[in-house]
Amino acid sequence: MSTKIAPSILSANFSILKEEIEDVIQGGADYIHIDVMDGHFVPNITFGPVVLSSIRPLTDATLDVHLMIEEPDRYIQEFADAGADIITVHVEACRHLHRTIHLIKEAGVKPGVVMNPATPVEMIKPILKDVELVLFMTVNPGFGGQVFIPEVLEKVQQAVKWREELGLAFEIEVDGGVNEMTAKQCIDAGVDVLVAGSAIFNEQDRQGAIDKIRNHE
Ligand SMILES: O=C(CO)[C@@H](O)[C@H](O)COP(=O)(O)O
Repeated sequence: MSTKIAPSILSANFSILKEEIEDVIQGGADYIHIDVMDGHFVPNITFGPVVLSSIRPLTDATLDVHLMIEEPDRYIQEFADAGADIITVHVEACRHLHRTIHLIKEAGVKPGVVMNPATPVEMIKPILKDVELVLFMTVNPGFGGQVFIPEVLEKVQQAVKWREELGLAFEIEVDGGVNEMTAKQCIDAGVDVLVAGSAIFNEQDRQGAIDKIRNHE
C-alpha cells in the first residue's frame, strides 16, 4: 500500500487556509495534520477546536489532530465535537495514558499516541493494543522547519516488530523534518504516514511536492 501523506497546516498561509487545504487535498493528501499547541507543553501557541470546526466542512479527508497540550483530557470532547477523526496525545503529557486513550475512543474518535524524540519507545508498549496510530516525533515539537532526527527510526523499527509480534494493526506516522530526502529512510523503516509541513506548503506546486515525498525520488 502506498505511503500516506499528511500535510501539516502549521506551515500553511493562515490568511487563505481554505484554499491551502483544498490545494493539498487536490494534490493527493490523505490526511490533514492539525497541530494544536498550548504554549506550555511546547513553546508555541496555535489554535483550538473553533478553528478545527471551520476546517471540518472543507473536506472529507481524515483530520489528524495532534494535541501538544498539557492535560489533554480536558479538551478531548471539544475536539471530537469539532470534527477530529484521529486525536493523538503525548505520552509525556498524560498522567493516566490508558484513561486518556479510552476517553478518545468513547468520544467516537480514533486514538493515537505520540512520543518525543528522547522518550524511550518502551513507554508505549502497554498501550499499543488500544491505539490506531503511533506518531513518532522526528523533531522536538513546537515549530515547523526543523532538522530531522534520524535516530528516531530505530523506534519506528521496534514498533513495526511489536505490531507483527502482537498481531496489531496501528499505523505508524512520523512528523518533523520530513522532505523528499528523509522520506526514503522513513519508508524503509516501515512508516505508513508521513507528516510534512514546510516541504509541502513552502512549494508552489503542492501536488509535485506531495508526489516527491511519497515517491522519494
Ligand atoms: O508537530 C509539528 C511541529 O511540532 C509538525 O507537524 C510540523 O508542522 C512539521 O513541520 P516540518 O518539519 O515538516 O516543516
